[in-house]
Amino acid sequence: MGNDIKLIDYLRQRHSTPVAQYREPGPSQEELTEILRFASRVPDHGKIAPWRFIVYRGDSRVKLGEEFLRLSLEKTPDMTEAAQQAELARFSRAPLVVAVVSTAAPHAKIPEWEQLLSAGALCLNLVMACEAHGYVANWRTEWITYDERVQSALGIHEGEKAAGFIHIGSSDFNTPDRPRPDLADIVSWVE
Ligand SMILES: Cc1cc2nc3c(=O)[nH]c(=O)nc-3n(C[C@H](O)[C@H](O)[C@H](O)COP(=O)(O)O)c2cc1C
Repeated sequence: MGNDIKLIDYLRQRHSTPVAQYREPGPSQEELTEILRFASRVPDHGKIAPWRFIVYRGDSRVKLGEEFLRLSLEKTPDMTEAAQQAELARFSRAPLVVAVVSTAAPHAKIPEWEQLLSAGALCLNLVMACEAHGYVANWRTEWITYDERVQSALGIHEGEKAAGFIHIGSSDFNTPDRPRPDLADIVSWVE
């Protein structure tokens, strides 16, 4: 697959497609390798690559859904059927999920703030690399980013944090745009 849209046209209307609209296929192994390689070409002060990827595909997404449900039921035993189904489907509603994991740590020269910013840039670059290959992608964090109990099942080590779980798939959905900030509210012109 591919997308021949010119960069300037893409940027003019760039928007995400919500995960609820995703279907198969996701990228092939070859495409995903290229997507991850392109995505990792991201600004990174000090060239320390303070991030890594975890790819969740196949049955691992279903098994993680079972773990999300188990942990959710621990906290909220009276979950509705719909809420339980949402936990089971959390990682299998898209063909593929890729975690961008920040490995930011104290460094002699590079502030941790800048390492975190680089992980955020990596998330958006990954979204755009997917779209350049003709797929859709959505940057999500959700409760699983902030609950200590689920980190080890996700493969996230102590001291690391998910900057995003990028959901990837195909879609024909025509996503309506959301309101965008008025430039007058966000730009200060300094002469
Ligand atoms: C760090 C971060 C985390 C997000 N987590 C969620 C989330 O958990 N659930 C959600 O519905 N949207 C989440 N979003 C928003 C989605 O990415 C949303 O689809 C997107 O911002 C839509 O804007 P766009 O069309 O400009 O891409 C998150 C965005 C960011 C930057």
